[in-house]
Amino acid sequence: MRVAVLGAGAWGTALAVLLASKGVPTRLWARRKAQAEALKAMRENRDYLPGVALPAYLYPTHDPEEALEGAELAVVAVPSKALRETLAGLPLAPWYVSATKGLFYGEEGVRTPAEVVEALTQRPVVALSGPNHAEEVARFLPTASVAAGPEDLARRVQALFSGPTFRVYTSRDRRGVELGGAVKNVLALAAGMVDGLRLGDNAKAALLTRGLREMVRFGTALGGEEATFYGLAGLGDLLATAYSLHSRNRMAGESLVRGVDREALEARGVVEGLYAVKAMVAWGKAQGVELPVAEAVHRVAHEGLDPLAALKALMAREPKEE
Ligand SMILES: NC(=O)C1=CN([C@@H]2O[C@H](COP(=O)(O)OP(=O)(O)OC[C@H]3O[C@@H](n4cnc5c(N)ncnc54)[C@H](O)[C@@H]3O)[C@@H](O)[C@H]2O)C=CC1
Ligand SMILES: O=C(CO)COP(=O)(O)O
Repeated sequence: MRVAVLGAGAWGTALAVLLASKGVPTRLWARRKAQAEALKAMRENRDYLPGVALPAYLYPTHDPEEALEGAELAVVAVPSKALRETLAGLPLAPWYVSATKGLFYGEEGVRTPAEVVEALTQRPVVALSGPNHAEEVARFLPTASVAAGPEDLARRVQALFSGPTFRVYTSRDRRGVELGGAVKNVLALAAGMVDGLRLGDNAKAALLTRGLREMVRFGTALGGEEATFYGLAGLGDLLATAYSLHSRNRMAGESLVRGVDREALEARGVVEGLYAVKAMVAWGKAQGVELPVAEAVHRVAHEGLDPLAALKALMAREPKEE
């Protein structure tokens, strides 16, 4: 059985390393030819995942036909903003695993990455999400993740990715799993702002706890199951990201309050929360649902509001019962 991994950033590379280290022949598709050649020559992804050796079963390629030839499934690990464009340019696989964490909002309402992959390919899709920093997964530090989707395929994903350091649970709540993964990025931006302003541990815990409630409110309104948000793909990933030294979202929040300009925020890698927060806030406005933490992040990240003013506004909200 052969697997194609689409996207040679940090996460695509880490997942390809995980599979190839288990002896699964894995083709890692890179968008840029020069990147595929560098991976082949150095057997390392120096730009996105430095210090991790690529196992022998991992074959990098820039050629779409070669990447997907004979693949039983394709793992999609490109940034959400590149999802449509990437899939439009590639041959189809029999089925897909979506490892992208993001959120879309348009005429059809809120859409998750797996839903977009499904609509574009008309093939079955399993979402894989959890507290999984690429830097740690690729170094075989232990973690767990959730494979959510059609039961038979979710079990296939469980068997395919599980190993001594990567424990995979299955779930039928794909929407909930993906909404958790998208919202935690928005909350990690907020956590980074609290870190950058040096507001302390109490402030961060209070913000994240209220943020988790917001994740549950938003996610259940969109059809996710409440228990999913208290699981690995919700709370689990929120903890991993909001307290992490690796997280690009948390670091972007910290950089924003230090005045780093918007362009430079994604220098270390994609910051999905900057896009997901737009979808969340647009949905909240259209539905008349209050999402105070997401709205505050949106004001700071996209409307130029001073972070302390955003915090004051959060603290001055009408008193209420927990
Ligand atoms: N890095 C991590 O630890 C994890 C990341 N994810 C998710 O995986 C997705 C990808 O993230 P990373 O691999 O970390 O990103 P990254 O920033 O490390 O790499 C992005 C990759 O996408 C490519 N890319 C950028 N713009 C593109 C475009 N317009 N068209 C095609 N390709 C483009 C880049 O060349 C690069 O290979 C995101 O949705 C992220 O939230 C999920 C779990 C863990
Ligand atoms: O999703 C992730 C860990 O589970 C990666 O988080 P960042 O994108 O913030 O680095």
